[in-house]
Amino acid sequence: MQCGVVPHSESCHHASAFIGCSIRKRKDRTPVSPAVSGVSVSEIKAVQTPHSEEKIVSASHHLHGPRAGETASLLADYRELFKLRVTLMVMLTAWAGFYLGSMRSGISSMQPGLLEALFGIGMVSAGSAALNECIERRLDAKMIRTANRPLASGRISLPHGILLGMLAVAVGTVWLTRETNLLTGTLTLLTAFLYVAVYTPLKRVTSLATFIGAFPGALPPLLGWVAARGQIEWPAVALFAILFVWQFPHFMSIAWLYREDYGRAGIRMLPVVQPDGWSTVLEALTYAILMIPVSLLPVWLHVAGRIYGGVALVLGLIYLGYTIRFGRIIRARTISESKMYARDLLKVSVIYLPLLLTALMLNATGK
Ligand code: HEM
Ligand SMILES: CC(C)=CCC/C(C)=C/CC/C(C)=C/COP(=O)(O)OP(=O)(O)O
Repeated sequence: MQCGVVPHSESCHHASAFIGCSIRKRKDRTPVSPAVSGVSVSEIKAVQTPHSEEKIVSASHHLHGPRAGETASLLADYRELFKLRVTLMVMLTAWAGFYLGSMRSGISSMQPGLLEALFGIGMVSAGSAALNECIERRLDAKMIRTANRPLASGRISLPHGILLGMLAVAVGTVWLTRETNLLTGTLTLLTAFLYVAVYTPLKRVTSLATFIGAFPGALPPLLGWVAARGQIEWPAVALFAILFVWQFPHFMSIAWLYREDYGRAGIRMLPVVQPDGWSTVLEALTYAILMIPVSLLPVWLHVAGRIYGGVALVLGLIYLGYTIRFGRIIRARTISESKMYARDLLKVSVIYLPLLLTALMLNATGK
């Protein structure tokens, strides 16, 4: 049987390996076991009907040829390597900072400076994500959620990952320094350093790592502001505070959802070291309550108007409501019930933030 352009081997014997196998054929032949690929045995059986692989291979050859398949898989791997969705969210938060900063300067944020800042911050964020995946490739291979990442499953080699990661961080930093200002370049590099060199190794040591990780996580909107204004000012600190506080319900829901995974990999998330769930709920609740006054800081600083204040209040109450509901994980009768509460909070967290920032930008006063 053929897989891609070369003869099929045992490394391509199941569905998920099949998707990326043509790349691995060129680079290395590390076998991908079901445990490592993150696909359950039942899922594999479900897709392995007789001759299903031949049908898919020949269909793909007819439609696009082997090269198109390889390029598509490589692009999919880069999307995972650079954590595209998180990087896009980082860019959105940086845009909010840049937008408010430009308004304070009395200029439109729709200027080449915006694209220059977002390109640089996005590059450094993507590069940091790749370096994080290089460092954590062995841990990622032990977790179902991350086992199919390109480095964890061997589709992208370590030198390849390190090279791309370093290059993206370097290009992004130099670009920001040249096109925006030295302070933005320096702070963005510091953000990458905190994420890659401080938070990432600490995950195996202490559950406090998430508190440390919240600092680089909260810096992008401040970076956007500094790119527009050249200095750190109070509204930028308020944006930092909003992002900082937002992260706790966000990642407490994730930590609960994937606690078996984290435990398997030896990552000391709160639900791993204190499995009863009380401390996880308490931490998420504390920050969800704090989220309401903190999200109103832009009104207090006269950066946004009352409409934003009303929207922030409603959104904050919804976020708090879902976090209170998340508290039911302690008494949930089944694992799937408790995971449902966590999954719902995770979804709400990633909807809440763009909505809040959009409201802030739409009702900005320019002061
Ligand atoms: C210490 C802080 C943070 C931790 C530990 C964390 C962890 C995670 C994890 C593990 C996921 C994957 C969930 C899944 O696969 O179901 C996730 C999803 C996500 N995170 Fe975070 N995160 C943090 C901060 C942030 C920040 C600062 C942003 C952006 C501003 C962000 C944006 C997102 C988005 C958009 C998703 C959903 C998209 C996806 O699953 O790829 N996170 N987060
Ligand atoms: C400009 C710049 C450098 C921005 C980067 C800021 C940023 C997105 C920080 C991430 C915050 C964070 C701790 C995420 C969890 O990652 P994780 O590695 O624990 O997630 P994983 O388990 O999915 O790998």
